[in-house]
Amino acid sequence: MHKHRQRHIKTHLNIEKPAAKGQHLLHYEPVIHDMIGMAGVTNADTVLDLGAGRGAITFPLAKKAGRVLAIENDAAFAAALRQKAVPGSNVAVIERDICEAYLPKEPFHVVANIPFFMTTFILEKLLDPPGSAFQGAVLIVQHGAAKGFTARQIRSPRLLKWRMWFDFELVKVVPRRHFSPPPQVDAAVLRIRRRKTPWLQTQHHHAFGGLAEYALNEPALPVCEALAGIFTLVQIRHLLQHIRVERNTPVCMLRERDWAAVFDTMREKVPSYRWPKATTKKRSAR
Ligand SMILES: C[S@@+](CC[C@H](N)C(=O)[O-])C[C@H]1O[C@@H](n2cnc3c(N)ncnc32)[C@H](O)[C@@H]1O
Repeated sequence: MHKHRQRHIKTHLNIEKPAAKGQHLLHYEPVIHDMIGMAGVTNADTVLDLGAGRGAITFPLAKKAGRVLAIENDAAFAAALRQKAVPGSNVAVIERDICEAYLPKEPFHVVANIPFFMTTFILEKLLDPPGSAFQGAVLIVQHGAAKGFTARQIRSPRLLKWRMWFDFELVKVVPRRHFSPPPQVDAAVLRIRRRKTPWLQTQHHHAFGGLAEYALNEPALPVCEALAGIFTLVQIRHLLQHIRVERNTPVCMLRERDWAAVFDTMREKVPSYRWPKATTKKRSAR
């Protein structure tokens, strides 16, 4: 191939190659305004923009919120943010890795187009433990991830824990063409709201984590088998009658309210030394 043509293709590929550090900048303003509207923030609220980029969300958000903390670890983007955030404005630019950023102690919200590869890490940071000051989020995540978080079947112990305290809603798909450069898959707006009435009290989150890990070890297992190591056969029969679930139903089909009943039954009928212990460690972002 001609050298010039080779060089041209290389340059072109560089422009189009998948963005480093998940840098898919959102350039479709209606989505940004929808997200801010959905978050329902007021001038009394502190809001985090995690992975603020050049501020596509940060600055429209600052018009509604009391204070915006824009967290970004790319030095060039952080410099651009600082330039736009005039002194005295309600935007604080924090040039730091999200992994190392401290979350506010006072109630806060999140509105962000997060780096996709950090989605689980970020959710864990925000939602676990459930008693933190986090109030709710409107996030752009991969469409596939949003479908998983909102699925009828709950196959992951981590997701089950989150859903006992927070509601997840896939609000709408965001086509990849709305980003620059476009990601390889479509994205979606995911809304997370703290439940007014959680299915469990916050103090039980660790003990519930043990139950979730144990019972969802094989998500397709019939519920009577998945719970067999914790309860007696008679206890399981009563429990399933109470929650009106057939014994052969896959355990991943239990709903949040069923899990609350399973946990309450465990607390009432099973001595605590026999409760399954949680093993999950906090995951690292990479
Ligand atoms: C999907 S882009 C969103 C940018 C901007 N919010 C927008 O919508 O245009 C994700 C941003 O997260 C930043 N980022 C990636 N990893 C990060 C990390 N570990 N800590 C802080 N920011 C990070 C990237 O530099 C990028 O600006």
